[in-house]
Amino acid sequence: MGGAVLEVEGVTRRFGSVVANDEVGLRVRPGEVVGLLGHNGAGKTTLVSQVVGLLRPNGGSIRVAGVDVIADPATARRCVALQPQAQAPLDGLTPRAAIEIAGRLRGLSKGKARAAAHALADELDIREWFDRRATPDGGGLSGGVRRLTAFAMAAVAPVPLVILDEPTNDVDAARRRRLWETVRRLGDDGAGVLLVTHNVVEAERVVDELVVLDRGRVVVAGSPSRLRGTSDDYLRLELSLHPDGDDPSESSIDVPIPITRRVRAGRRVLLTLSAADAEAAVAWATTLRTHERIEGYALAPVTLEDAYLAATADAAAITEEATDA
Ligand SMILES: Nc1ncnc2c1ncn2[C@@H]1O[C@H](COP(=O)(O)OP(=O)(O)OP(=O)(O)O)[C@@H](O)[C@H]1O
Repeated sequence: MGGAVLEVEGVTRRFGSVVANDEVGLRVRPGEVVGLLGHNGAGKTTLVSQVVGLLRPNGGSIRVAGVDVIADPATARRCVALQPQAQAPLDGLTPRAAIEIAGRLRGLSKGKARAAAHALADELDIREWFDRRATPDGGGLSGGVRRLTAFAMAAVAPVPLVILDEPTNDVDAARRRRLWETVRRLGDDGAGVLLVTHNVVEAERVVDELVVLDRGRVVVAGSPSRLRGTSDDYLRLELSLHPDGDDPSESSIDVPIPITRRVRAGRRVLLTLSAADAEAAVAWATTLRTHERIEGYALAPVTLEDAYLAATADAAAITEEATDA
C-alpha cells in the first residue's frame, strides 16, 4: 500500500514477561533512508528479526515490498538485504569473493557481480584487503574491514529493502563517512533503507526519517528537523559538571533564564533556552565557571541528540524535567 517497501503495523513481540516490541508501527518508502534509533535493549534487533522472518510477532502485520512476511516469509526475504549486527562469517573467504558471492546469490551475472564488488571496494576504500583471506580465528582481516565487507555484501545488488544493523561498528572515521555516503546512494538509487543505529549524530546526516524506540515502543517519529524541534529560535547550553560536583541547574530558582527543556546525561546537563536569552545564559555560565561550580560550558544550536536524549530519558542515567521559570 502506498508503494512502501516496508510496512510494520501494530507489531508486538514478547519474550516471557518482557515486551520487546509493543504495538510498533513504521514505514519505509522507496528511496527513503529511515533511521531506527534506541538504547540497548530498546527492541531494535527484535523488530529486524521479525521483518526478515526469523521471529514471528505475537500480533500485528509486516509487509515487505507488498508481501506479507508472516504468510510468505520466503518470498518476502528475497526482497530484503540484511547486514546483521553480528559479524558475518567470512572465514576462508576474501572480501572480493564474499561480495561477489552475495551478488551472485541475489541474481547478478558473474560479470555484474564482479563489477559491483570492484566499485564497492573503491567506494569504501578497502582495495588494500580485497584479496586477503579471513581466517577462522578472527585474523586476516580487521573487525572494521569485516564490517565493511558485510555492508558491501548487503549493498552489492539492487533490492527493494536494505536493512543495516549498526553498520559502522569498528569502522574508522574516514571509512565511516564513505559508508554513510554509500547508504545515501542506495536510497538515491531507489532502495528503501532501514538503518538501525545508536549513533544519532552520524545518522542525522543521511536519514530522511527517524523512528525512536524506547522499551519496545515508538516514542517519536519524524524528520530530523521536526524531531530537533525545528527553528533557530532555540539554543542549547551544555554545562560540564565537576566529578561529584552539584548541578547548579537542578533548581529552577537558581537559573536566571527560562529553560524549556533540561536533560541530564552523566556529567553533562543540556539546557534548551530561547536564542533571545543567549547573552544572559553566557553571563550565568561564565560566572558558574569563574566560581568553579562547573568545568565548562558550550552554547550551540539544538541538535538531534538533545531531542533523542529527551525522548528516551533513561531513568538510570538521564533525568528530564521541564522547568518553567
Ligand atoms: N531471545 C530472547 N529471549 C528473551 N529476551 C529477549 C530475547 N531477545 C531479546 N530479548 C529482550 O527483548 C528486549 C529487546 O531486545 P533487543 O535485542 O531487540 O534490543 P536492541 O534495541 O536491539 O538492543 P541492542 O542495541 O543492545 O542490540 C530486551 O529486554 C532483551 O533482553
